[in-house]
Amino acid sequence: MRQLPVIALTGHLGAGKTTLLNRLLRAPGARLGVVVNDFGSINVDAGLVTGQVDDAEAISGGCVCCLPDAGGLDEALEKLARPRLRLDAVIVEASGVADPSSLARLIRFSEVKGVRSGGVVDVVDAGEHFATVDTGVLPPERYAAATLVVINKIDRIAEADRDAVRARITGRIKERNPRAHVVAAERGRIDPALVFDAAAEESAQPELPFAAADGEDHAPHVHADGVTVAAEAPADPGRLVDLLEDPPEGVYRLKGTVAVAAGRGTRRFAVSMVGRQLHVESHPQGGGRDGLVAIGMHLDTAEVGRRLREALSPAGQAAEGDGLRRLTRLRRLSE
Ligand SMILES: Nc1nc2c(ncn2[C@@H]2O[C@H](COP(=O)(O)OP(=O)(O)OP(=O)(O)O)[C@@H](O)[C@H]2O)c(=O)[nH]1
Repeated sequence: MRQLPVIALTGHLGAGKTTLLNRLLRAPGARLGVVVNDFGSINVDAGLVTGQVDDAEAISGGCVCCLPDAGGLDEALEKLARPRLRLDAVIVEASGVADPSSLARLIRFSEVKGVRSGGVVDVVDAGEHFATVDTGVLPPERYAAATLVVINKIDRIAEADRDAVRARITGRIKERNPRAHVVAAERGRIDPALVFDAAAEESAQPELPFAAADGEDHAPHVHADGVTVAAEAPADPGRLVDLLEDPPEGVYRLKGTVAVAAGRGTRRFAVSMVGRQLHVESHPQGGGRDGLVAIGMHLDTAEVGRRLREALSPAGQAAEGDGLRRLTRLRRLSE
């Protein structure tokens, strides 16, 4: 069964979490579940919220919402993980005062079957960053949990200073968390491909008139780069692990299914990496082509392609035993 990614959306009061959430909900064809602490206090665009999870039968696309009581996150995830909802992802919007690490832990160690952590997206206000982090209002430790940090409200910085401010904030984040992926944005305009896969086919029309009625500007975001490499034959598990343990520079997400040589036969695995969170599971044989997709901003696509091809190169005569042991160890760590 496909594991449903659960993404934590965190950020200080007013940084732009809800603005970003509304952007993601508008991604064509996306079927998102949203969990909010306190429905009354957030301002998800009314037109985007199609219903509470209990009347989800009526939902043909878009978003279903859920409100956990205090501490009821697992209960909410239990509801949203129901296969009949066919969700692409669940986003948990934390209140502005929530500690990102605690929320990340709640998701990571959730007992709910069929869900996995899909990363922590932390929204930072470009204009307020130094006034909050440097004055102790926000502890810089908060960055430790983030997989993707969005430096939002970049429009509030004079154009001439933007690059410098962005570099300073990025430096501060990386001091705490060298592997965090950092993007700058205005009004939460990031490429949804960084956050989740929408199941919609290219030609599918959104089933809800999301973009049509809201009257907002729809200036395009900067697109993320994606590099796809198909597997031609069972791969060497050791080379796959080498890639997973040391992904190419700038790659934020990496996913796919790969058959690897195992003794005289093959075994198939699904891999999914977000930031430094890695998830490896056994995958049934047959159905669909194997390969890997890497996603990130401003990727060196030639180099990323080379690394993916190297990881997928057909297994030779070399002993695969050690590689397979390393891969199954990663799978066990994901359980
Ligand atoms: N100038 C500017 N304003 C923004 C941007 N993003 C959001 N805002 C505004 O900032 C305010 C706060 O945005 P929200 O999305 O509600 O922030 P939040 O983090 O959800 O806020 P809380 O739920 O109160 O923690 C709103 O008035 C937004 O319109 C941006 O990129 N630039």
